[in-house]
Amino acid sequence: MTVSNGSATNSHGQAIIDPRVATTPSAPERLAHLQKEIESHSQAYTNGNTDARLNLLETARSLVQAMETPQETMLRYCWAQPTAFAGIETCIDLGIFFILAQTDKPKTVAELAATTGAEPELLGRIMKHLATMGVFVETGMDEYGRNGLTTTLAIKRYNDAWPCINGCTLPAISALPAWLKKNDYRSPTEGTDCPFTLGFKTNYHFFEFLNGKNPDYPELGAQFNNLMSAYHQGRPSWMDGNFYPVETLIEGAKIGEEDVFIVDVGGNKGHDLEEFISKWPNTPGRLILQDQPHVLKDIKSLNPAITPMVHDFYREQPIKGARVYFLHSVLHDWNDETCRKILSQLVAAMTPGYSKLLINENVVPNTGAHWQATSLDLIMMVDLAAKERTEQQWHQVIEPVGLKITKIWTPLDSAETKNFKYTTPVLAVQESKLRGTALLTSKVYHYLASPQDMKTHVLNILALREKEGILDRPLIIWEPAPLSCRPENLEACLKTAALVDVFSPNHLELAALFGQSPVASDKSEIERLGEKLLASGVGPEGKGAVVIRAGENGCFVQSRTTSQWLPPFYKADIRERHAAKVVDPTGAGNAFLGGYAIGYLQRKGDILEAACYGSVAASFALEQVGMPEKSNEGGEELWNGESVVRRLHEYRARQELLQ
Ligand SMILES: C[S@@+](CC[C@H](N)C(=O)[O-])C[C@H]1O[C@@H](n2cnc3c(N)ncnc32)[C@H](O)[C@@H]1O
Repeated sequence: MTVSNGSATNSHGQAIIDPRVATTPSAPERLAHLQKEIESHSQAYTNGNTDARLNLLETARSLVQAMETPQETMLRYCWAQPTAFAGIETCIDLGIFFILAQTDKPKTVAELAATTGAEPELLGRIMKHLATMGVFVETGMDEYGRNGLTTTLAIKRYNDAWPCINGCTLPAISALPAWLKKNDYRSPTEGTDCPFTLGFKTNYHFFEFLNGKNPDYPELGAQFNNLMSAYHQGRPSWMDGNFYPVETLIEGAKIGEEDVFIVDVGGNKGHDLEEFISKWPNTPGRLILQDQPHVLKDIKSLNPAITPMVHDFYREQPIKGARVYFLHSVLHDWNDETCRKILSQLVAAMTPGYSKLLINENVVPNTGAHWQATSLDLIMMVDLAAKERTEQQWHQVIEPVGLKITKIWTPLDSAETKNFKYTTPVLAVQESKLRGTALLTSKVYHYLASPQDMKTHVLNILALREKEGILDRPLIIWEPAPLSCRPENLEACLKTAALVDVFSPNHLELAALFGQSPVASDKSEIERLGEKLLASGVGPEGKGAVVIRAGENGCFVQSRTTSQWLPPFYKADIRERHAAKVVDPTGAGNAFLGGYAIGYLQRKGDILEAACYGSVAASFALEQVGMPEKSNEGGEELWNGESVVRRLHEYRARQELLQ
């Protein structure tokens, strides 16, 4: 008999299932590999690598899946999770989270029961289960304290998710198998005939149900709006200027008082426009918020720069020729045909060559999708007969109305769209590993580290080299670990900066270090903060440089003797023409600093020349996902088939001061 994952073939060649499979771990052979990955992601996280947290979580989940037996998995899905959902909602109703969030002191079930009026035994049973699921901390017999989740569940915006999902989604999810069986396993396409209508025994569309057509549950709409807002918390925002070039919209905009800059179509209560105006306060033109009357009526306060306007997006768009029409999480609510109706109204209002349509939605990758995107896709299916879309599906829905997708911008650290993964375990940075290798004689070292770790690295590498008789000082480039860029680390950063030759935060890290909001694409503010760093002394005898990498704005290079902005190779105007060339910013910062190091050595310590090399190296890194392709033609070094030296000449020729 041969056995693989519990599927066996007997001596007659017939397939049989070995029942022992259900009570043995699912994939124990993966244990050693996953353990190593967890260790390296943990180390990277401790060193301040922000990507590492998500990688660590995913690997830890893979470890559970590998080591759990299928029987345990069955119990987790069928018993533990549904009951925890109901238990959490009950504790929300009773106000248990709110009580525990007030104090560090744990409370007994008897105390909580006395305050809430619940039967002590009943409450004790529910809390005992929730503690096993990480919702409370069990501090003794029938005694519980809080953790971060407990406290978060005291916040209305978050705890509204439970009654809301129970009130408009769970019965629809439960009805999915029956609906599909009845409909020959075809995707639902109409919001008025889908698992939602079956599960809730209603003829109303989800949105009608949500907004008043279900008189038994008047708070549902408000809870849904809170859930939407909680969903957006902590997610990367296109307005932060580090993944979408907002300034290119502003630069080309008409600035007359009546001109409209942005129309947020289906913008709900205006949270996106509020965020926009707070991050880009100098935006010219008007900001228009469009939604249904019952939604706008609920708005308690709105920035005066925003004009609310009742508008049904199936009808003619009244605002013509705005710079931007914005749709956020609107199209995923509708089937393709309805999306095209909504889009057609916008196309008719847009001024060709001037108006832009910004669509803020998930793009589900073809492989390696995240569970947040796949589960939302199924929620869209059951509640609205709609979907989360892949890139190909976005093309199919958008292009028939005469629009063209010019580019898809992807934040680097969003769970749904995240497709960056370490393909090998992350190595710990230990100078001792360089002992006896040629790398100990290197002319440059580039580190990503917190100020505390960086200090140790500098002392270690210099001591080790000295011990081996290597006495000349290497160029030491320090990129501060993003998580360590906090005001409480400013002093440590300044001290460590004195030990390195180049201190290179990006503009967001710079702002975070000084406790400012990360909106700064303001060049003068970057210069001011850079000046502060330099003034405190960078490098031995203060002779070092500060190089601030500022994404679309290029970089700001500063030392005691010089200071200058250098644009990126793909500047906004060039990028328009070369839109297809800028594909993925992953690794551009590293490529920049690698290029900087080579330029510094080849150009005898000229930091402006070094930054030119850096800008050109980064431009190649931007052109694809992954590394540029290196080749050789007649002795000339080519990257992505293009001469590196020629591009460097082209770039330098553009900088008048360096010609
Ligand atoms: C999923 S919410 C997205 C809201 C907001 N854009 C966001 O991202 O948070 C969809 C929005 O579309 C609005 N909506 C639905 N039907 C509409 C219609 N016919 N005309 C205008 N807005 C509509 C809803 O009221 C709701 O605010």
